[in-house]
Amino acid sequence: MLATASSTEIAFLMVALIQGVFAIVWGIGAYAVATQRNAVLHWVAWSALSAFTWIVLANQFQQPPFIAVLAGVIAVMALQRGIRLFIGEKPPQRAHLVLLVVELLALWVGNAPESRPLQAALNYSVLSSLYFYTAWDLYRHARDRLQFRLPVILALPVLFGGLAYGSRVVRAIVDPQSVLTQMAADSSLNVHGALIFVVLVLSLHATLMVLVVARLVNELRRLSRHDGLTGLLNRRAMEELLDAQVERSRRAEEAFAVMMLDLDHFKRINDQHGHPVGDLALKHVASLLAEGMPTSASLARFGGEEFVVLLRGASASQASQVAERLRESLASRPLSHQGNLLALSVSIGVAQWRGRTDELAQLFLRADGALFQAKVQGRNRVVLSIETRAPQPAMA
Ligand SMILES: Nc1nc2c(ncn2[C@@H]2O[C@H](COP(=O)(O)OP(=O)(O)OP(=O)(O)O)[C@@H](O)[C@H]2O)c(=O)[nH]1
Repeated sequence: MLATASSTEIAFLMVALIQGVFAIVWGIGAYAVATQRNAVLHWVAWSALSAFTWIVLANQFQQPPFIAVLAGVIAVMALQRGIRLFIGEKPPQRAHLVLLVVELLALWVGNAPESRPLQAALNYSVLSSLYFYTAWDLYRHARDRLQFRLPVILALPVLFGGLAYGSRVVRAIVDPQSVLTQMAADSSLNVHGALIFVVLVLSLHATLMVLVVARLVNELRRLSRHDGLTGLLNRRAMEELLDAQVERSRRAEEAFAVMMLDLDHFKRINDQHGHPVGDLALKHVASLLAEGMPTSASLARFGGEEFVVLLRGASASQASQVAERLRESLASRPLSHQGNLLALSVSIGVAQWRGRTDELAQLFLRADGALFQAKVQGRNRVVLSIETRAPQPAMA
């Protein structure tokens, strides 16, 4: 059959084959990756509908049937809906409805020779609008959520699709005769169009894969920086923040302080009520601490029942005030469990960065020493490191 096929038929069937293969690939992906299944199923629909369109067009490009043209448009809508769902946004229902109406108008205009250029112009306008709109979605996502240095990169293939169809709209308007003759024939316009589409769909699938990989990388990064029980930053993330803060403070002489918080007699909660209740208490404490945290501060679960707070720009007395507020908040809001109120309290050691010559390890030793003093003095209290209170080198 292929031996007798025209160049246009072969080119169109090639696009259909690629889209068919990717429909299967995304179908397998949808079942392999349980999350985002709905979004990925939209990409299956896009690939499958697009494959269907190109198979029908390969056989009837002289008089493209209504159903194939419509399927082509719905395919691109499915692509955009899938992308929107994947990035956690609502699909653009109203815009799609408007574009569908324009597409139906194109079909109503009909493909008789005198109306074919107008129909083509309307059809290509719908397709190019969909591609431009999707490019904008991808650009925003790359810029705001993925924080790509060059966000336009992610949108390039779709932008290219918008431009390719946009140029066809212009052509249908300024040179309707060529549309009429070339689209209906085994022409270079059709073959080039199909080849461009091969590049377009391959780069579109690559774009979708970048989206999937970027999400997995972000998720892994998030998991590696957060504590599984409380959702707070973990020790590693806090150490990174502190290292960066020391660098900034050495460079810009920015003040900062750290707080070490340790729950009092936490072992008793575990012993008396069981480990699961101990876990609930840790979550309760984490949410109270997070609630009372100034916006410029970072909070981490450092290990076990110990938490660390980095207070940027805070003086020793400001840090002590924040610590006192947190202590009070915890002491006054016990954990409610099965009708019982479990009292919780925390001891807090505070130490301030003493300027350029200070070391993080020393700062931690001071905060730990202050925490130890808080425990020794009877718990449920805040102690400011003695060295912090001693005369300090000048600080901005
Ligand atoms: N439920 C639960 N308990 C934990 C977790 N991590 C550490 N612990 C418990 O925290 C308790 C800490 O006990 P200790 O270090 O003796 O301290 P404490 O009882 O709080 O006494 P002080 O710190 O001296 O006031 C131990 O019983 C640990 O098993 C956790 O993730 N979940």
